Amino acid sequence: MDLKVKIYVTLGVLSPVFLYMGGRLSILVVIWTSVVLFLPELLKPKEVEKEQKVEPKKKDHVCKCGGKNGKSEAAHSDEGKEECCGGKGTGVNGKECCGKGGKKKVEVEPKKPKDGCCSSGGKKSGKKCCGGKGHGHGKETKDTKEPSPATAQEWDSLTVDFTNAFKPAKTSKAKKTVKVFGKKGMTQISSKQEDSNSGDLIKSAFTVSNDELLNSDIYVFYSSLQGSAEKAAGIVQEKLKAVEGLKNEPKLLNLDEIDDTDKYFVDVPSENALYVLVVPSYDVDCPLDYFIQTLEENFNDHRLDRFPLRKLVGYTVLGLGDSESWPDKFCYQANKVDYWVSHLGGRRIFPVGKICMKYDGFEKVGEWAELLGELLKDNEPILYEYDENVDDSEEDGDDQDGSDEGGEGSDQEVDLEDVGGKESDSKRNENSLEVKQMIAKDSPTYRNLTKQGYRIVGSHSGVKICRWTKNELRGKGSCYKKSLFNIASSRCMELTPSLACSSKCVFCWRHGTNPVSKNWRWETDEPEFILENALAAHYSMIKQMRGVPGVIADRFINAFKVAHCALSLVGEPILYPYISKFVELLHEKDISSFLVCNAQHPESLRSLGKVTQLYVSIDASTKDELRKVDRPLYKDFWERMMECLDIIRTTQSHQRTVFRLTLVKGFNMGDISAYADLVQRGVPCFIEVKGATFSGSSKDNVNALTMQNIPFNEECKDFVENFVAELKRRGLPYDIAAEHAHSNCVLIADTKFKVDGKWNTHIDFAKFFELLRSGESFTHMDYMQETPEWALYGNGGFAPGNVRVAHGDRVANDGRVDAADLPEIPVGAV
Ligand SMILES: Cc1cc2nc3c(=O)[nH]c(=O)nc-3n(C[C@H](O)[C@H](O)[C@H](O)COP(=O)(O)O)c2cc1C
Ligand code: SF4
Repeated sequence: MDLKVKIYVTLGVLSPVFLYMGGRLSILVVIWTSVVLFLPELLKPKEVEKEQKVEPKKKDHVCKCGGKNGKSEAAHSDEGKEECCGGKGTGVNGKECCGKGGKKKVEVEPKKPKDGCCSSGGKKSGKKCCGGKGHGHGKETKDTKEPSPATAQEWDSLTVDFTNAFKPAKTSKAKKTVKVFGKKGMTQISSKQEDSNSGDLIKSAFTVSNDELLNSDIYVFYSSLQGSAEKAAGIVQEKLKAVEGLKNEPKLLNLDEIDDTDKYFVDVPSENALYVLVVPSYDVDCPLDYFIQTLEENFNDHRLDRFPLRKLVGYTVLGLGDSESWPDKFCYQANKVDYWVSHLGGRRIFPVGKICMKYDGFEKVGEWAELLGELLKDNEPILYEYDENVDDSEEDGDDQDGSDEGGEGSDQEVDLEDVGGKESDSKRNENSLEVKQMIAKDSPTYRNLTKQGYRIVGSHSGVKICRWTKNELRGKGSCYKKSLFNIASSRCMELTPSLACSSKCVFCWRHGTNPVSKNWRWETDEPEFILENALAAHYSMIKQMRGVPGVIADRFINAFKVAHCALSLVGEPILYPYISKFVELLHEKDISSFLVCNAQHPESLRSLGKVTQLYVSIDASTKDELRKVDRPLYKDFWERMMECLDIIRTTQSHQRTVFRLTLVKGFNMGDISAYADLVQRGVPCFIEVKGATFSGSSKDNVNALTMQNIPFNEECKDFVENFVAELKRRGLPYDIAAEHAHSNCVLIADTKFKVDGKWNTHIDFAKFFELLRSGESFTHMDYMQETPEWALYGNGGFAPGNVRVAHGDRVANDGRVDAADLPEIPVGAV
């Protein structure tokens, strides 16, 4: 009975007695009654509370988890079923979850940990996880002890932070600082930051140090119907075993026979696991379908960590197929595996290999595995993502016309006298004949250039991967020199041996970061040193591409054999005193040379040795226009240019010469007749006419162009047609030959390159080297090759073997080319 009721009843019964007895006796009676009746009640309340709390236990368990939360079906009473989500909740919020996703909290929930279940529906939560099936793993499953309060708390925290629960225990290794490559370059991120930003990091990439890759536990998985994938996986295993320094022997595993794929693709077998997946493709039902489906399901399973495979050191996929019989579906399942593994957080450390097994398949497998082995030893960072629109939207990769600028009025302008220090210092140095470095390692110029993605070689040379090189590696298009001259963009190295220039062209996008100078006056690196280090730098940048989605393995492998060198990039290559020797060294390595000069250094031009193709930038047709466009340092710039044209017509007439015209509206498109005068003077083999590319504006480049200066495609074509008409009118033998419409670029050629009615603007590179080695003199007429149909004027010039990618709203709808759009050739490209 309730205490209050007892008091009222007692007082009611005793009140007549008090009235009758009165005085002290009644007080004694009250005390005695209180002791006997109420004291036990006053001592009871805790028990009452406890009894009340336990009340819901009568319902036993309110979850309808189908026995999957660790209880048998029989243990669930019907009562409380309405409290259950039917196993469809997320399980992420432990307090709300009933074990298979119940949405409502009930008091009995904390009891689950005693079954060792994570209750979150996850398949793993450390050792105590039941795999979402209601029972713990291994020994833990048999643990029937009541949970201690601490255990319940631990369970709670696991379910609240689902992702963290799956993270491997921190080791000292995890504390290492990692280099992170995002769209905006590289930053150092500590493991602490990595933890807090793990979501961001998944889409980034990080350096896997030499040690880490060689210390990895390599698992070579394969799936095979007819045995070739099995054999190929064995080859891969053997090749990797032979890799010097590899700590653990690679293991071979048949995907079709693995009982529990979750062991490898939800969980990972070890902290340093690295996966190589060798997979064939079948357009008919095959065991691989199930594996791919499992990956996809894991990705879509909200109960699982979204990125379980980020725990891998890395992965790569080797596809086997038959490109002849299944051209459209060649290795399509390898692509799918790659897609899902990367979506599950895997970091691709090597491009997807795709090998047609019809001819010499196993040999190619061996080559692929050897290269993979080489790269395991490599300490180069791995780019996980590459966005061509962001990466170098200002630069557009290609070689510049040798012109450079300091951005007049720019803070960062580095002029002749500024190089290596303040003007006064420099003058002092001049007097004391001290020779300085053009770009010292600790200079702001060095920092600026490296920030822009240049690799500085020695103290005055630089390399940078052109965006066309990257895009051809990914099958997304080749540069216009592929269409016009047969260059392979993915095998092209863009280099300058002189980062300094003697002009400050308005359309150069160096934004004031480079030195300008009339003459060479710096410490000079040997040509051998430059070439060796430039190639090393180029290859290291290529290697970074191995993790980028879509990189084509064949092209990637071939990119390590540079075939062309575009000598320009930025600066004036011909300023370098040993330019001829440098070109010779290139040729010795079967690397063709495309040299651009700015027509300001006649002496160097005259003494220049053989190059594969020699460009002269013609940035304007009149003296006044040239002054405005190039802002040359030399006062006699016009005379210098005229002298250069004479040299092109005479001393250097054996070379394949090209005039490069970059059309800038409002600057240099007016006087077609004056251009014809220049052609008449120089008589080049080719005239390359290209609309300027919009490179964005910059506070540092006071004369940066606007879209108003960028000619429409039709305007360029009109210009070219009028220009050719004028040349013909003068009896000069030129006509329009080829084009790369995408780059707004048209090639006019001397008609001597039209043989039997067919244009021969392409270069036969093998022939060029053969002639060079013969020691005989030869001319541009001796190594030409027929222009393919697709590259001829009117056919667009988009190289086959690439897939054109549209970038929606970034494409100018008026036909003009914006550098922020698809990969584009910059102004003054070779
Ligand atoms: C019925 C059948 C269908 C195939 N479908 C494809 C396909 O769609 N794409 C592809 O690239 N190769 C295809 N192939 C070629 C196989 O992928 C290739 O022969 C591979 O090496 C087989 O590997 P395995 O011997 O390990 O099973 C197919 C082969 C067969 C017999
Ligand atoms: S030729 Fe120029 S644009 Fe083409 S790939 Fe080489 S550097 Fe890039």
